[in-house]
Amino acid sequence: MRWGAVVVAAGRGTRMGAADNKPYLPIAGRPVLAYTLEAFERCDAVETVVIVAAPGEEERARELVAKEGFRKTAAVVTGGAERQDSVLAGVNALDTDGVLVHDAARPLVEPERIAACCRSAEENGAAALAVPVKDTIKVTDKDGFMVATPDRSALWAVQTPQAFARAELIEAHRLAREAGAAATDDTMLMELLGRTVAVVPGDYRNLKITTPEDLLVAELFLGRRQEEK
Ligand SMILES: Nc1ccn([C@@H]2O[C@H](COP(=O)(O)OP(=O)(O)OP(=O)(O)O)[C@@H](O)[C@H]2O)c(=O)n1
Ligand SMILES: C[C@](O)(CO)[C@H](O)COP(=O)(O)O
Repeated sequence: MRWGAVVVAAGRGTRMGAADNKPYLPIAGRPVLAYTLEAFERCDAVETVVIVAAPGEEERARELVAKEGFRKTAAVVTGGAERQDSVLAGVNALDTDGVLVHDAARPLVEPERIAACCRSAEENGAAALAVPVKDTIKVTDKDGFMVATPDRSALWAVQTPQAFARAELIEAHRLAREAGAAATDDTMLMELLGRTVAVVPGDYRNLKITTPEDLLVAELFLGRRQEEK
Protein backbone atom coordinates (compact mmCIF):
# COMPACT_ATOMS: atom_id res chain seq x y z
CA MET A 1 0.00 0.00 0.00
CA ARG A 2 1.35 3.49 -0.88
CA TRP A 3 0.97 5.94 2.02
CA GLY A 4 0.54 9.70 1.85
CA ALA A 5 0.10 12.00 4.82
CA VAL A 6 -2.20 14.97 5.27
CA VAL A 7 -0.78 17.31 7.93
CA VAL A 8 -3.56 19.70 8.93
CA ALA A 9 -2.19 23.11 9.97
CA ALA A 10 -5.08 25.39 9.05
CA GLY A 11 -6.57 26.07 12.47
CA ARG A 12 -6.52 29.43 14.21
CA GLY A 13 -5.26 28.45 17.67
CA THR A 14 -8.11 30.11 19.55
CA ARG A 15 -7.56 28.13 22.77
CA MET A 16 -3.81 28.83 22.63
CA GLY A 17 -4.40 32.56 22.43
CA ALA A 18 -0.89 33.17 21.11
CA ALA A 19 0.23 36.05 18.90
CA ASP A 20 1.05 33.57 16.14
CA ASN A 21 -0.66 30.46 14.81
CA LYS A 22 0.23 27.19 16.55
CA PRO A 23 2.13 25.50 13.68
CA TYR A 24 4.60 28.39 13.65
CA LEU A 25 5.14 28.80 17.41
CA PRO A 26 8.82 28.21 18.20
CA ILE A 27 10.04 25.35 20.36
CA ALA A 28 13.80 25.62 20.98
CA GLY A 29 13.86 28.14 18.11
CA ARG A 30 12.15 25.84 15.59
CA PRO A 31 8.49 25.99 14.48
CA VAL A 32 6.11 23.32 15.78
CA LEU A 33 5.30 22.34 12.18
CA ALA A 34 8.96 21.55 11.47
CA TYR A 35 9.06 18.91 14.22
CA THR A 36 5.82 17.40 12.97
CA LEU A 37 6.96 17.22 9.34
CA GLU A 38 10.33 15.80 10.39
CA ALA A 39 8.61 12.74 11.88
CA PHE A 40 7.01 11.98 8.49
CA GLU A 41 10.25 12.71 6.66
CA ARG A 42 11.92 10.08 8.85
CA CYS A 43 9.17 7.48 8.42
CA ASP A 44 10.06 5.20 5.48
CA ALA A 45 6.45 4.01 5.20
CA VAL A 46 5.34 7.49 4.12
CA GLU A 47 5.90 8.43 0.46
CA THR A 48 4.53 11.96 0.30
CA VAL A 49 3.11 14.71 2.49
CA VAL A 50 0.50 17.40 1.86
CA ILE A 51 0.32 20.34 4.25
CA VAL A 52 -3.05 22.00 4.71
CA ALA A 53 -2.34 25.63 5.62
CA ALA A 54 -4.60 28.41 6.84
CA PRO A 55 -5.65 30.93 4.19
CA GLY A 56 -2.75 33.35 3.77
CA GLU A 57 -0.21 31.00 5.39
CA GLU A 58 0.43 28.81 2.34
CA GLU A 59 3.67 30.55 1.33
CA ARG A 60 4.86 30.53 4.94
CA ALA A 61 4.48 26.76 5.01
CA ARG A 62 6.30 26.40 1.69
CA GLU A 63 9.17 28.54 2.98
CA LEU A 64 9.42 26.38 6.11
CA VAL A 65 9.62 23.22 3.99
CA ALA A 66 12.34 24.76 1.81
CA LYS A 67 14.34 25.97 4.81
CA GLU A 68 14.16 22.57 6.50
CA GLY A 69 15.00 20.75 3.29
CA PHE A 70 12.03 18.41 3.62
CA ARG A 71 11.78 16.32 0.43
CA LYS A 72 8.47 14.51 0.90
CA THR A 73 6.19 17.54 1.05
CA ALA A 74 4.61 17.57 -2.40
CA ALA A 75 2.01 20.28 -1.93
CA VAL A 76 0.61 22.95 0.35
CA VAL A 77 -3.14 23.47 -0.01
CA THR A 78 -5.56 25.83 1.71
CA GLY A 79 -7.69 24.58 4.60
CA GLY A 80 -11.29 25.28 5.45
CA ALA A 81 -13.39 26.64 8.28
CA GLU A 82 -13.52 23.31 10.11
CA ARG A 83 -10.83 20.65 10.62
CA GLN A 84 -13.03 18.27 8.60
CA ASP A 85 -12.92 20.63 5.60
CA SER A 86 -9.15 20.92 5.89
CA VAL A 87 -8.73 17.15 6.00
CA LEU A 88 -10.78 16.73 2.81
CA ALA A 89 -8.77 19.43 1.03
CA GLY A 90 -5.60 17.52 1.88
CA VAL A 91 -6.98 14.10 0.94
CA ASN A 92 -8.09 15.45 -2.44
CA ALA A 93 -4.50 16.56 -3.09
CA LEU A 94 -3.12 13.03 -2.60
CA ASP A 95 -3.17 10.10 -5.03
CA THR A 96 -1.90 7.39 -2.68
CA ASP A 97 -4.24 4.52 -1.83
CA GLY A 98 -3.47 4.91 1.89
CA VAL A 99 -3.90 8.20 3.72
CA LEU A 100 -2.64 9.23 7.14
CA VAL A 101 -4.28 12.27 8.72
CA HIS A 102 -2.19 14.05 11.34
CA ASP A 103 -2.52 17.23 13.39
CA ALA A 104 0.32 19.70 12.82
CA ALA A 105 -0.25 20.50 16.51
CA ARG A 106 1.12 17.07 17.48
CA PRO A 107 4.90 17.56 16.95
CA LEU A 108 6.03 14.74 19.22
CA VAL A 109 4.77 11.84 17.14
CA GLU A 110 7.48 9.22 16.50
CA PRO A 111 8.21 7.78 13.01
CA GLU A 112 7.94 4.26 14.40
CA ARG A 113 4.38 4.93 15.65
CA ILE A 114 3.43 6.34 12.25
CA ALA A 115 4.68 3.15 10.61
CA ALA A 116 2.78 1.05 13.17
CA CYS A 117 -0.39 2.91 12.19
CA CYS A 118 0.20 2.10 8.52
CA ARG A 119 0.79 -1.59 9.25
CA SER A 120 -2.34 -1.86 11.36
CA ALA A 121 -4.49 -0.10 8.74
CA GLU A 122 -3.16 -2.46 6.05
CA GLU A 123 -4.23 -5.37 8.24
CA ASN A 124 -7.47 -3.98 9.71
CA GLY A 125 -8.74 -1.45 7.16
CA ALA A 126 -8.34 1.61 9.38
CA ALA A 127 -6.24 2.43 12.45
CA ALA A 128 -5.39 5.26 14.81
CA LEU A 129 -3.00 5.89 17.67
CA ALA A 130 -4.73 6.02 21.03
CA VAL A 131 -3.86 5.90 24.70
CA PRO A 132 -5.94 4.54 27.60
CA VAL A 133 -7.76 7.23 29.56
CA LYS A 134 -6.10 7.76 32.93
CA ASP A 135 -8.80 9.84 34.63
CA THR A 136 -12.28 8.68 35.49
CA ILE A 137 -14.57 10.23 32.86
CA LYS A 138 -18.01 11.54 33.78
CA VAL A 139 -21.14 12.33 31.79
CA THR A 140 -23.09 15.39 32.98
CA ASP A 141 -26.76 16.31 32.57
CA LYS A 142 -28.05 19.54 31.01
CA ASP A 143 -27.46 21.33 34.32
CA GLY A 144 -23.83 20.26 34.49
CA PHE A 145 -24.27 17.65 37.21
CA MET A 146 -22.44 14.33 36.95
CA VAL A 147 -24.91 11.58 36.18
CA ALA A 148 -22.97 8.68 34.69
CA THR A 149 -19.53 7.08 34.64
CA PRO A 150 -18.58 5.20 31.45
CA ASP A 151 -16.54 2.05 31.97
CA ARG A 152 -12.98 3.41 31.88
CA SER A 153 -11.58 0.13 30.51
CA ALA A 154 -13.43 0.89 27.25
CA LEU A 155 -12.29 4.53 26.98
CA TRP A 156 -9.35 5.68 24.86
CA ALA A 157 -8.02 9.13 24.05
CA VAL A 158 -7.56 8.94 20.29
CA GLN A 159 -4.60 10.77 18.79
CA THR A 160 -3.24 11.16 15.29
CA PRO A 161 -2.07 9.92 12.87
CA GLN A 162 -5.20 8.15 11.80
CA ALA A 163 -4.80 5.82 8.82
CA PHE A 164 -7.37 4.92 6.18
CA ALA A 165 -7.91 3.69 2.65
CA ARG A 166 -8.19 6.94 0.70
CA ALA A 167 -11.35 5.87 -1.15
CA GLU A 168 -13.10 4.99 2.14
CA LEU A 169 -12.10 8.25 3.77
CA ILE A 170 -13.41 10.25 0.81
CA GLU A 171 -16.68 8.30 0.93
CA ALA A 172 -16.98 8.90 4.68
CA HIS A 173 -16.47 12.64 4.19
CA ARG A 174 -19.08 12.62 1.40
CA LEU A 175 -21.62 10.90 3.65
CA ALA A 176 -20.84 13.32 6.48
CA ARG A 177 -21.42 16.31 4.22
CA GLU A 178 -24.65 14.79 2.92
CA ALA A 179 -25.85 14.20 6.51
CA GLY A 180 -24.53 17.52 7.79
CA ALA A 181 -22.51 15.50 10.32
CA ALA A 182 -19.69 17.33 12.13
CA ALA A 183 -16.75 15.23 13.27
CA THR A 184 -13.83 16.23 15.45
CA ASP A 185 -11.74 13.42 14.05
CA ASP A 186 -11.80 11.05 11.09
CA THR A 187 -12.31 7.79 12.96
CA MET A 188 -15.70 9.25 13.93
CA LEU A 189 -16.51 9.47 10.22
CA MET A 190 -15.68 5.80 9.76
CA GLU A 191 -18.57 5.05 12.11
CA LEU A 192 -20.85 6.56 9.43
CA LEU A 193 -19.59 3.81 7.12
CA GLY A 194 -20.08 1.20 9.84
CA ARG A 195 -16.31 0.62 9.79
CA THR A 196 -14.34 -0.38 12.87
CA VAL A 197 -10.98 1.28 13.48
CA ALA A 198 -8.08 -0.58 15.10
CA VAL A 199 -6.41 0.94 18.15
CA VAL A 200 -2.64 1.29 17.80
CA PRO A 201 -0.88 1.94 21.12
CA GLY A 202 0.10 5.59 21.17
CA ASP A 203 2.31 7.57 23.49
CA TYR A 204 1.18 10.01 26.17
CA ARG A 205 3.92 12.33 24.91
CA ASN A 206 2.13 12.59 21.52
CA LEU A 207 0.07 15.42 22.92
CA LYS A 208 -1.86 17.94 20.89
CA ILE A 209 -0.61 21.46 21.56
CA THR A 210 -3.93 23.13 22.34
CA THR A 211 -3.55 25.45 25.36
CA PRO A 212 -0.46 27.33 26.63
CA GLU A 213 0.64 24.69 29.14
CA ASP A 214 0.81 22.11 26.34
CA LEU A 215 3.60 24.15 24.76
CA LEU A 216 5.61 23.98 27.99
CA VAL A 217 5.19 20.21 28.15
CA ALA A 218 6.16 19.84 24.49
CA GLU A 219 9.27 21.96 25.07
CA LEU A 220 10.26 19.66 27.93
CA PHE A 221 9.92 16.49 25.89
CA LEU A 222 11.53 17.94 22.75
CA GLY A 223 14.39 19.28 24.86
CA ARG A 224 14.96 15.82 26.36
CA ARG A 225 14.80 14.27 22.88
CA GLN A 226 17.51 16.67 21.67
CA GLU A 227 19.66 15.74 24.69
CA GLU A 228 19.24 12.03 23.93
CA LYS A 229 20.55 12.52 20.35
N1 LIG B 1 -10.25 24.51 10.35
C1 LIG B 1 -9.22 23.80 10.85
C2 LIG B 1 -9.14 23.56 12.26
C3 LIG B 1 -8.06 22.83 12.75
N2 LIG B 1 -7.11 22.40 11.87
C4 LIG B 1 -5.94 21.70 12.37
O1 LIG B 1 -6.36 20.55 13.09
C5 LIG B 1 -5.44 20.29 14.17
C6 LIG B 1 -6.20 20.11 15.47
O2 LIG B 1 -6.98 21.27 15.66
P1 LIG B 1 -6.87 22.18 16.99
O3 LIG B 1 -5.85 21.64 17.91
O4 LIG B 1 -8.24 22.43 17.48
O5 LIG B 1 -6.25 23.52 16.37
P2 LIG B 1 -7.02 24.91 16.25
O6 LIG B 1 -8.30 24.70 15.54
O7 LIG B 1 -6.02 25.86 15.65
O8 LIG B 1 -7.26 25.30 17.78
P3 LIG B 1 -8.56 26.01 18.37
O9 LIG B 1 -9.67 24.99 18.27
O10 LIG B 1 -8.15 26.29 19.79
O11 LIG B 1 -8.80 27.24 17.55
C7 LIG B 1 -4.46 21.46 14.23
O12 LIG B 1 -3.19 21.06 13.73
C8 LIG B 1 -5.12 22.51 13.35
O13 LIG B 1 -4.18 23.33 12.66
C9 LIG B 1 -7.19 22.65 10.50
O14 LIG B 1 -6.30 22.25 9.73
N3 LIG B 1 -8.26 23.34 10.02
C1 LIG C 1 -8.14 14.71 15.82
C2 LIG C 1 -7.93 14.82 17.31
O1 LIG C 1 -6.61 15.27 17.57
C3 LIG C 1 -8.11 13.47 17.94
O2 LIG C 1 -7.99 13.54 19.33
C4 LIG C 1 -8.90 15.83 17.96
O3 LIG C 1 -10.22 15.39 17.78
C5 LIG C 1 -8.74 17.21 17.36
O4 LIG C 1 -9.62 18.07 18.08
P1 LIG C 1 -9.50 19.65 17.83
O5 LIG C 1 -10.53 20.28 18.71
O6 LIG C 1 -9.72 19.87 16.37
O7 LIG C 1 -8.11 20.00 18.26
